[in-house]
Amino acid sequence: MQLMTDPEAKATLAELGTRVRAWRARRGMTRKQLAADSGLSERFLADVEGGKGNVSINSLEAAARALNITILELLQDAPRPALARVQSLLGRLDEGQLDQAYALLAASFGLADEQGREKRVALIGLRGAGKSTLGAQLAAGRGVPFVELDREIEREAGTSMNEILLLHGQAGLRRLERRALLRIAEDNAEGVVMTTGGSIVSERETFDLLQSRFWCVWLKASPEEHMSRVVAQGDMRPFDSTRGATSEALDDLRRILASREPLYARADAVVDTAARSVKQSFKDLERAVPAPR
Ligand SMILES: Nc1ncnc2c1ncn2[C@@H]1O[C@H](COP(=O)(O)OP(=O)(O)OP(=O)(O)O)[C@@H](O)[C@H]1O
Ligand SMILES: O=C(O)C1=C[C@@H](O)[C@@H](O)[C@H](O)C1
Ligand SMILES: [Mg+2]
Repeated sequence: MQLMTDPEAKATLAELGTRVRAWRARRGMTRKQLAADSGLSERFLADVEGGKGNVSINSLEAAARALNITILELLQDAPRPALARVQSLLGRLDEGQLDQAYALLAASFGLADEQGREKRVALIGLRGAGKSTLGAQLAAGRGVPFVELDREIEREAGTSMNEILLLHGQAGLRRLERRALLRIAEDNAEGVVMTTGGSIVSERETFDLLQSRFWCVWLKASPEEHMSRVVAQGDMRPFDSTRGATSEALDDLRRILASREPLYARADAVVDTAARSVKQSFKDLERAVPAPR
């Protein structure tokens, strides 16, 4: 087979490149980080993402492993057809029916919410959403502890987030993250407000665990606001830029936001902070969470 002249083969490589790029965006990893974690070169990854790399199974496996997914997840169109069928059915229900369906499914399959979940609030969203700012205020208002998950992970690991990524990669970070969030839920039966790292939603197992123990609120803003708030804090992670708010950095932010939006949208409530003051958003957040009892 003449791989690179066959239009179908080209389309396949382009599709594969798009998937690698989307997974990298979902994880919030730069190409440099993926290269370091997978042992592949940045240049090779750029070719793969551009649909130009005639990638071997072994390299694909290395990339998948560094993204903490299986090679099949990277390749399959609809990894869980049965799930897609249920989702399409649920998609035809209105909001009220969806609440009913949720309760029915949870009761039928013994998946009822962990007791006390509504006392534990987790704030999710991209950098600059206001998780720390509004989270601290909410915790003070409810008289419960305020916890930043990333800081707890660092404390438990005895080192910084950068070091954790360097030493253990994304997969290691996610393991530490699951352990820390279980511990925080256990330690705070009477209530807590917790912030999370922007990429927590990118691994299904972790996000499921988070949602089983915490009432999740997605704090969102416009891409431009996320960018200006992040720039004001002088730290561009995880956006691809060393030079501040370039148009490339904004494109990268948009891509990360777009790839995560359907995941963030699984939260129990959404608070849009776009064009709102901190004071207004705090009121919106208080209204969005279950009243403390
Ligand atoms: N309506 C708003 N709600 C929340 N924060 C706002 C709002 N408008 C402006 N801001 C500003 O945006 C910044 C949000 O930063 P903050 O550190 O709270 O975000 P974060 O979600 O914790 O980000 P990170 O993921 O980097 O920890 C603050 O400087 C805050 O004053
Ligand atoms: O959105 C992200 O991918 C990240 C956000 C930060 O909170 C950090 O957790 C890290 O830089 C990754
Ligand atoms: Mg924060």
